[in-house]
Amino acid sequence: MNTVRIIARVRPLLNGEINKDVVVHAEGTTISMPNPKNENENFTFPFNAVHNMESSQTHLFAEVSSTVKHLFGGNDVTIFAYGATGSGKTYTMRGEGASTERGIIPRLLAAIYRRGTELERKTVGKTTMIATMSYYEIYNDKVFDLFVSPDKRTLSGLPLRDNGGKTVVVGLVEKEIKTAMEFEKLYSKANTNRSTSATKLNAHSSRSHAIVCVRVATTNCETGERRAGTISCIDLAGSEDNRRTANDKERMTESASINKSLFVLAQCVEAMTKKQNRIPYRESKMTRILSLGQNNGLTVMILNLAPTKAFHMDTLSALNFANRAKKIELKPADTDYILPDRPIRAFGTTKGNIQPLTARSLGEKSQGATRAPLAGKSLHKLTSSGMSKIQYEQNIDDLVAKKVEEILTARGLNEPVKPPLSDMDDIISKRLELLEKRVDKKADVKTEGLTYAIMAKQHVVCGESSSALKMYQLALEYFPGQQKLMDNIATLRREKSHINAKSEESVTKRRTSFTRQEVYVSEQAFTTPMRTISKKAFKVFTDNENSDFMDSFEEEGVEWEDQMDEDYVPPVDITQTPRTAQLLDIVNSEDIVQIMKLKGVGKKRAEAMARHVRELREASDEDGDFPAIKDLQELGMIRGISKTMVDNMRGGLMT
Ligand SMILES: Nc1ncnc2c1ncn2[C@@H]1O[C@H](COP(=O)(O)OP(=O)(O)OP(=O)(O)O)[C@@H](O)[C@H]1O
Repeated sequence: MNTVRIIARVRPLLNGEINKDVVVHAEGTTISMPNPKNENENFTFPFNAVHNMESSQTHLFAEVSSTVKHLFGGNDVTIFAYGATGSGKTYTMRGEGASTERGIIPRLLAAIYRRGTELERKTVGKTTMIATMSYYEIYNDKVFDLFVSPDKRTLSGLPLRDNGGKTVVVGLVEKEIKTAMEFEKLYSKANTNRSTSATKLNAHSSRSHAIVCVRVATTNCETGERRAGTISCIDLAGSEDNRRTANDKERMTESASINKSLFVLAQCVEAMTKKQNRIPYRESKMTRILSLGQNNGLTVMILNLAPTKAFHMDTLSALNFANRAKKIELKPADTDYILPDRPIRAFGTTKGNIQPLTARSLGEKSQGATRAPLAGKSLHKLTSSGMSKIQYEQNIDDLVAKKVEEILTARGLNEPVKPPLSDMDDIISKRLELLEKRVDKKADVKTEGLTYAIMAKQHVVCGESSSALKMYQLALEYFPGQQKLMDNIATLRREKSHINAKSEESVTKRRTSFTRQEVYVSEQAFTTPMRTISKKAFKVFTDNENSDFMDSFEEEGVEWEDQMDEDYVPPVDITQTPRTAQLLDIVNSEDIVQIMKLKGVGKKRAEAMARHVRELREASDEDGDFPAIKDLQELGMIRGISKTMVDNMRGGLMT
């Protein structure tokens, strides 16, 4: 039976941390730590391997290097780093500057190229290898391509799709990489696009889950044998207690999203270990992508641990999570792959007073520890700027508790544990599950098709006609023979040949001639789950002449959320460049700090603009985040903002 292989790693002390505060100890293949509430009681957690503070990047890599063989056998590998913020996940996966400090990901890539070259040499050039790479992050539950710089991203992120049981991200850039050196360059450039910020616990905290996927395909031109496997390396964002991180509003939202996805992950692990029929994968993008226990292949989890008292509760929570995760049974993987049973070298330290936990007490502690951040008790008395400590704590507790409640309510997980099912109940429940899946699948298919159509329109709005064409073609697969889709494809094809004759730039200009509202609505339509798209939004976005386009979707069985507002008139067209759109987005954000970053804008002017936007929103009955200021002219009409200032603000932005 395959299980998730878990390797625990304790990071060394950092500047400002002292030996006396160390509470996490590594010995042989176990981690031990005192109970935070009763220091005389010690918890121990056995794992497949344990690396103590002295363990180098080279030694850690030796634990996972053999996965490359598995990959070349045409199998999938998932390696993910889990742990509290500041526990060393990014250091472990990516590493730092010097070559001795390179992490698992660059080392794996070097090993892949070595093996590829070796294979070529051994087969006298008859076997060739092609490696392609994609790299993306999940930030606030949205997927962004890290090969695309933040200013060129689609705000709504990329959609996910189920493909033969695997979750794939639609529209990701995939780059072929010919050498390990080429990989390093691409990888470090893409890393600059990752969302990181300083929090109190980590100066360079990763605020997103980052996923590197490398697909390795080998072909033997003599025998015709082909093999392809994908290795996914995931640096999860760290779980954190906002009361300790003293996060600001933006960090708190990120954090709630990180905590939510990690909470869902914990729920998935719990459901899997209890062998429940329903695993809540779909509750977050990260869990859908990670699909723990669903992939055929190997899964290795690196459990990163910070050694000191300051992380005590987070560490216990991570240990309990890992302790559950190791019980997950995976689908069978390639049998010729054997992982080392022991760590490559013992890095343990000795610490007395170790009492093994009973299964029962561990279960109880696990639950308590996993939910500790939600319990609402402050462990560390920190205040945040602008809010009283109590308010601050209450806010984040409410936010997280609300999210958790939503998940629990949605999935009915907060119901009391049911008694074991009888055989008959079991059959009925399986049939219900099957039925539900079928219904879901049907809805999903339409949803997916419609997503492509909407993405296509969005690409049109952004002037990306080739991508638009591709998306319309994908949509057509879901709605074969759909006249409107076919017309759009024909138009774009004609345009494409036109582009070849004229310059790309002129076409881009022409295609960006859409209203801000259209751009906004297309974003909204795209981010909203398809079954709840408002008819009005869709109508605006597809423009008035296209109502037949909408009707045709209705014929396909798509249901609209609300009644269409026939009187709705979209605002007049304006030509908007990306720079103008960026400026308006900043002003419409009402975020004074961001507005003050605009050229020539001081605090007073920033406040005036934010106030104006707020007042406009209050006066209208539109959604809260509807773009209040729709063009430069409107911006120039705000009191105290001259036309020259508008030009300056706009001119100071990077395109
Ligand atoms: N094994 C190690 N050896 C030396 N330094 C380490 C090690 N692990 C972590 N560090 C250092 O600890 C700090 C925090 O590590 P890192 O940024 O990797 O944490 P993280 O878990 O990725 O945090 P977050 O979730 O906030 O992104 C960094 O300064 C890093 O250099």
